[in-house]
Amino acid sequence: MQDTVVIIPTYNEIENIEAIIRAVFSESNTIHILVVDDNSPDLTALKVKELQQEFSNRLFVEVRKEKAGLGTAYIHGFYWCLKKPYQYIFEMDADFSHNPKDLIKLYNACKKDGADMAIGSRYINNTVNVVNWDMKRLLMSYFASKYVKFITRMRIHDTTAGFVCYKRQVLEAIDLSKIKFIGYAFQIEMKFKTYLKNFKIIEVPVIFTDRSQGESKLSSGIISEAVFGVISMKLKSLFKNKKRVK
Ligand SMILES: Nc1nc2c(ncn2[C@@H]2O[C@H](COP(=O)(O)OP(=O)(O)O[C@H]3O[C@H](CO)[C@@H](O)[C@H](O)[C@@H]3O)[C@@H](O)[C@H]2O)c(=O)[nH]1
Repeated sequence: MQDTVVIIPTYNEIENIEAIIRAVFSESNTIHILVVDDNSPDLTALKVKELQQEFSNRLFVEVRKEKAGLGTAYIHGFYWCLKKPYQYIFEMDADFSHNPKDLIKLYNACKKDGADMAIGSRYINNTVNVVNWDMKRLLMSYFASKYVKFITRMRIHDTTAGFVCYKRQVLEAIDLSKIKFIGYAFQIEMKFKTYLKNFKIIEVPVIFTDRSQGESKLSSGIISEAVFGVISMKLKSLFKNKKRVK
C-alpha cells in the first residue's frame, strides 16, 4: 500500500497499541502510521515512542495536551498528513474492532474501483456484521445509522463507521476548520461533507469486533451531540443551498 498512512487516535490504549501497530505493519512494508494521542495517563504515547526506534520513518506520533475528542484528534491528524505527500489516508481504531487485514480492501476500493472515500461498513447488504456488542449498543448503533440516513438522505448504510479510507483530494476539498463535531458524530459529518461534494463513496463490507482489551470512550455527551447535531447539520445544509439558489 504505497503512499498510505493510517491515523490511529488513542486515549488509554496501552493494552492494544503495540499489537495494533505490529498488525498494521505486517499487512504492508510501505504503509505508515500516525498515532494521535491525548496525553493518555496510561502512557500509550511513550510506548509508541519506544516502537519508533524499531519502525523509524514509518511510525509517527502526535501528542496533544489533554483528551479533546475523537473528531478533533482526526482533524489534527488530517492536517499533519496533508503536509506530506500521502495519497490514501485511513481512519482506524486502536482496539482491533477494525481488522487490519481489511485495510487492503478499502485501499483497493479507492485505488482500483475509483472510490474517493471507502467505508468499512457493518450494515451493508441487509446484514449486521458486529461481533461481541451487547444488544443495547448494537441497537443504538444500528438505529443511529438508520436515523442519520433518514435525516440526511445519504445513501450510506453505516454512517457512523470509523474505518475509512480517504483519497487525499477529499480532505483537501473539505474545509476542515469548519468541522463542528468533536465526538463520534464527527464520523457522520465527514461522510455528509464528502457526500455533498459529490465524491464517489463505496461501502466495503467488514466485520466489526468489539474490543477485548481496554474500554470504549462512548459517553452520553457523545450520543446527544450526534442526535441533535445531525438535525442542525442537515438544516444548515438546506439553508446554504437555498441561499445559493436565490
Ligand atoms: N486521541 C483521542 N482518541 C480517542 C478519543 N476518544 C476515543 N479515542 C480513540 O478512538 C478510537 C475509538 O474509540 P472507542 O471508544 O473504542 O470507540 P467505540 O465505542 O468502539 O466506537 C466505535 O463505534 C463508533 C460508532 O459506530 C464509531 O464512530 C467509532 O469510530 C468506533 O468505531 C480508539 O482508538 C480510542 O482510543 C479522544 O478523545 N482522543
